[in-house]
Parts: sequence; structure tokens; C-alpha cells
Amino acid sequence: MATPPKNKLFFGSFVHSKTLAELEYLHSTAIAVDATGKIVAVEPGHATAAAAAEALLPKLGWAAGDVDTVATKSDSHFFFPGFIDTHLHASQYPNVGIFGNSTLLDWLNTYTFPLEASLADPAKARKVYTRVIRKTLAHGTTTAAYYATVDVSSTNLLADLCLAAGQRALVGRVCMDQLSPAYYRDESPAAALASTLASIAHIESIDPSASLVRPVLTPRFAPSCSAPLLKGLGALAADRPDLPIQTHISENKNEIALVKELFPPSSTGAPDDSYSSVYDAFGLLTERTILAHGVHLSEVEAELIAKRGAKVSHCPCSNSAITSGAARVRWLIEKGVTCGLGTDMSGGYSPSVLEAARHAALVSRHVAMGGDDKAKLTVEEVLYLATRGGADVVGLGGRVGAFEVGMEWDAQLVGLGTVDAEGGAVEEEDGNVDVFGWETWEERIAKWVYNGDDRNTRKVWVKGRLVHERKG
Ligand SMILES: O=c1[nH]c(=O)c2nc[nH]c2[nH]1
Repeated sequence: MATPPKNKLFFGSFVHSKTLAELEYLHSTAIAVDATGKIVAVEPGHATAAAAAEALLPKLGWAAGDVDTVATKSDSHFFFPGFIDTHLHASQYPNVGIFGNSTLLDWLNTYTFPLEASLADPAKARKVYTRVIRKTLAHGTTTAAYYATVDVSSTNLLADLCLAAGQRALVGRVCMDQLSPAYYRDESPAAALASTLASIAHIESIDPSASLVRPVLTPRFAPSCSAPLLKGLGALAADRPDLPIQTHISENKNEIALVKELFPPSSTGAPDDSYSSVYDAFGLLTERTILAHGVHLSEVEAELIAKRGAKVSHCPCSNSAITSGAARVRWLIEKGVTCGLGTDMSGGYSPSVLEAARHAALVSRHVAMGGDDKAKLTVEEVLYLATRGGADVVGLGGRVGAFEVGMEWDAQLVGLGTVDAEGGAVEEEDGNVDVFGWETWEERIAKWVYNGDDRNTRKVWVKGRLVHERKG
């Protein structure tokens, strides 16, 4: 029989984003998490875990025997909010790193559609989805906005597996009824909508209160959806204002030209021929919409996106790998657009949001080298995008992404390697980050962002439940 969840007391150093520009460092702090996974107290100023327990437990009415305590081992260990991957294709995971010299439209046809279609085989889908969930959890991703495939049963399986593994997820059945090979597309707009409803019904049946897993409307991107399909999805989005929406926008110049050709304003009633106006004309540009990429948006489009409250998932690894371009994140933020980070596997080559964060920092420097010096993103800013910003993008702002009373405990325990007086490793030799002891906390975090990986992610919790523990 499964043991019932217990109250927990976490003790040590906690680091999280206070604002876009500022990380908050809470040392000698205790965070109490109740059996439902909610943070009920954040109390700095205790010398030890035992002292924190003595002070806190009576106030919370918790008996010592009902509480599990997790304390950090040393100064190079800290708790950090779980990462939020605002855009990834679970179905493309076997292809990470496999993109050759392709760009978006030929990459889709050469690498992506054949793999996605092959996951209609349930055994293969189970193998791929089990692995991608395990791998992203091991990298500290506590929430993932997943695209599955066109196939309903394997999409539903992805949701089942997320729930079983304890990963928070948005799971979308991919809608696409045109411009892909006949072996991989919805048969008609009506069939696409029926399959979407079937998948929504399943996901809502396994997690009726959306405690972890939620369905998300997923028109792949404008070129692969006919006008009747986009119209139907817009109507469904209006009927179901609780459902998030995810799609791609303005990733690649040939894609944008294709959208202009397929959706002239005369066919949509839009005021212009921009990509954003196409989604807007069909009621799909909303405050619940996650737009992946947004590399080549115009001023007017950024203003429209901000006005509608739609969000952008910045996918720097993918934008570099398949040569889409360098998105101007500072510019988007200054326009009032909420942004988060996406690994975008397998356009992106890495399952790690930490890798996406460091790549976001590097791409912003390329934008700066193009003449806009203030484009550079700081360590604090990319970590905000990876956590709090991401939570806003996927509609979970205020619920996850930071350590505040009332939020849920989605967190990772990060350990950096410690070096002794002779320069030898003191503990946990594995990993790329060496802490000598003289670094400030800001410097430790910067070393983690630029050199860290899953070896530093020792433990991961979602909604208070331990969902990953690094062995060895
Ligand atoms: O990076 C991307 N990955 C995809 O699978 C996709 N489909 C449309 N546009 C896309 N872009």
C-alpha cells in the first residue's frame, strides 16, 4: 500500500526569482510544505533544522512524527524552483541532436513527421514518452507544455504517464489537416476537432481538478491547419475559456512567406497579412495562448500580442540549431509580452531548461553584437524566464515558479561540487561546477547557469512529492 503523503520541512538555502532582475537568497531558512504539497510557511533566521522545527511545528499544529525533514548538506547546496519548459515535443525526443543542416520546413518533412507518425505504435509511444518524462524530470523540469502527435491514444498515454510519474504537464494532441504527408495528418477539420475533444475528455477524466495534468488546444502552426480547422479551434477556445492554447509563430522566414500566401487578409478578414493577425482573426490569440519562437515578429505584431495578453516561449537552442534566427527577448519584454523558455525538443537539441537559459543568455549577446547593447540578458533574467516567467506563460503564475506561502512545492535540490584546500573534490565529484568556497552566492549561481547540468540536480519534487533522486 502506498504511504500517505506527509508534511515536510525543508531547511537550508533557497534561491528564487523575486522579480525579472532580482534573485532572492534565503539562508538558514525553513519552508514548511503540507501533505497536499502547498507551502504553508517560509521562515528565515533559524540556526539549524532542529531549531526551525522546534519553532515552527507548534505554530502549524504538526507533531514531530508527522513531518519529514530535508536539510541541505552544505553551502554549495540550495533549493531552487523547478524549471518550466514552456514548449517541447515529447514525440520528437528520439531525434534530439539529429537535424543536420536543415531548416524548419525541410526539417519537418525529413526528420519530424516520420518520427511523430511512427508513435501511433503504442509500444513505441510508451517507450519514448516514459523516457522523455524521466529525462526532463532529471533535469529539474517540474512543468512541461508538451505537444504529442496527431494520434489520440498515444496523446492520452502521454498524459497518463505524466500523471503517474508526477510531472505537471499541459498535454496537446496536435491538430494538422493540411500540408503534411497523407500518412500523417487529420482527415478533415471535423475529424481533427472530434479527436481533440476525445483527447480533452480523456485528460480531464484522469485528473478532473487539473491538479497536475491539463489538456491544451494545439493547432500545430497556421500552415498545417486549414481555415475551417482554425475557425473550429477558435470556437472551441471561446467555448472553453479554461483551456490553454499552444502553437508556433514566426519562427522562420520561409514559414512566414507561406503563411502570407495561405492566409491573405481577404480570406481571414484580418486587417493585415501578418502571422499574428491570422491567429487573431480565428480567435486564437488570447491571454491563454503560448506562442513558440516569435523570432521575426514586427513591431505591430509584438504590440498586438501584448494587447491580447498572449505569451511567447523563447526557444534559443532550437532557433540556433535549425537556423531560424535570434529572437529579441528584451525587446519583447519591453513591449509588454510575457516570456518563458522552451527546450523545443527536437528542433532544440537538449532536454535541459538550464541549457535553454544559458543559450538565451548567449543568443541575447549575439543580438547585442548586432548593435543593441541592452539586449543582453543577465543570469537573474534567464533564471526568471526559466521559472516565474514560464509559470505565467503556461497559466500557472502564482501557483508554481517561486517559494511563497500558498504556492505549491515544485522544486529542485541543486548541489555544486565542493573543492578542498588542496583543490581536490570534497563531495560529489561528478559534475562540471567546482565551488572553491570563496565565491559569493551570485557567483555560485552564475557558475551553475553556465556550467551546470543534470548531475547537479540531486532531487526534484512536484506538488510536494519526490519525483526524482539522483543516484550515486
Ligand atoms: O520548431 C518547430 N517544431 C515543430 O515541430 C514545428 N511544427 C511547426 N513548426 C514547428 N517548429
